[in-house]
Amino acid sequence: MSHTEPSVPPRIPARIAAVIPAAGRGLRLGPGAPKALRSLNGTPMLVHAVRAMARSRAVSLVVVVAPPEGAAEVRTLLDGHALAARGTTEVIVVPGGETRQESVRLGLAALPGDVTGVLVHDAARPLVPVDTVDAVAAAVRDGAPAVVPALPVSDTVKEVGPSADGGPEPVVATLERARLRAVQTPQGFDRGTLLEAHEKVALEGEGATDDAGMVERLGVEVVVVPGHEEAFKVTRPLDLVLAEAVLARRRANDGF
Ligand SMILES: Nc1ccn([C@@H]2O[C@H](COP(=O)(O)OP(=O)(O)OP(=O)(O)O)[C@@H](O)[C@H]2O)c(=O)n1
Ligand SMILES: C[C@](O)(CO)[C@H](O)COP(=O)(O)O
Repeated sequence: MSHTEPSVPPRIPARIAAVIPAAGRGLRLGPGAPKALRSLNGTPMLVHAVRAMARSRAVSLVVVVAPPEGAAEVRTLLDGHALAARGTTEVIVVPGGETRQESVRLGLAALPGDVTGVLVHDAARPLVPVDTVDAVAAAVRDGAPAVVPALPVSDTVKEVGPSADGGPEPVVATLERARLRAVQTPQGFDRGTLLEAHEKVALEGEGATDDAGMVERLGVEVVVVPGHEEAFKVTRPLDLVLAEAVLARRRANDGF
């Protein structure tokens, strides 16, 4: 009788793509071009963000979600810059939507069938270090359905209620700071989990402020890896000053 080995299913390597929502207007930054297209030390913020993803060996595809009327302009802009030192990262550009949630959904729709893991990364966090990207990707590869990089908060955070008659808002509660985390991007997901969240979770108004929050609503566990202070979000004018200072420090220390 011939002996046959027990069949072991072939291990399918995870293919991880990054989706970069970059379709916001940047209203809190003040008047000017859409935020992702504004310069940091002469290079558009979006280019910094794409490079930050492409620097990770785990990421082989980047989907950029451009302002709805600006996809062709963004394609031209990206074609004019060196994006990946290794030259192996494919970059796709698609038009975005009215809210961040809608833009991410449109980015997910552009993913090819063989992608198994997704990192969602704000164009507005252009300086995230590669170690943070790698840590999130590694947790996804190790089987976590949802991963967020996060930092402890330094301020005391209070919940407030509505003001009576337009007066000052009353404090309702002081949250226990030791248990709070400020969450950054890239947030990493098993593709099926993130798609399910975007199919099932509908939020009114501005939509979900992050993708992990939508996955939480499915009842799926989200785990935390250490974030990084340089992964801060460029939101207000002072953040531009800080971002340029970080770039100047990197150039002095590392030459890039
Ligand atoms: N309709 C939208 C709104 C936001 N974003 C993206 O989501 C990320 C985080 O959003 P935020 O920092 O709030 O950017 P803006 O919406 O541009 O800023 P603001 O709220 O100040 O207008 C950004 O990379 C932004 O481009 C998006 O792709 N589509
Ligand atoms: C996704 C995010 O960066 C996590 O902190 C954040 O929630 C985005 O918020 P925004 O108001 O769209 O900038």
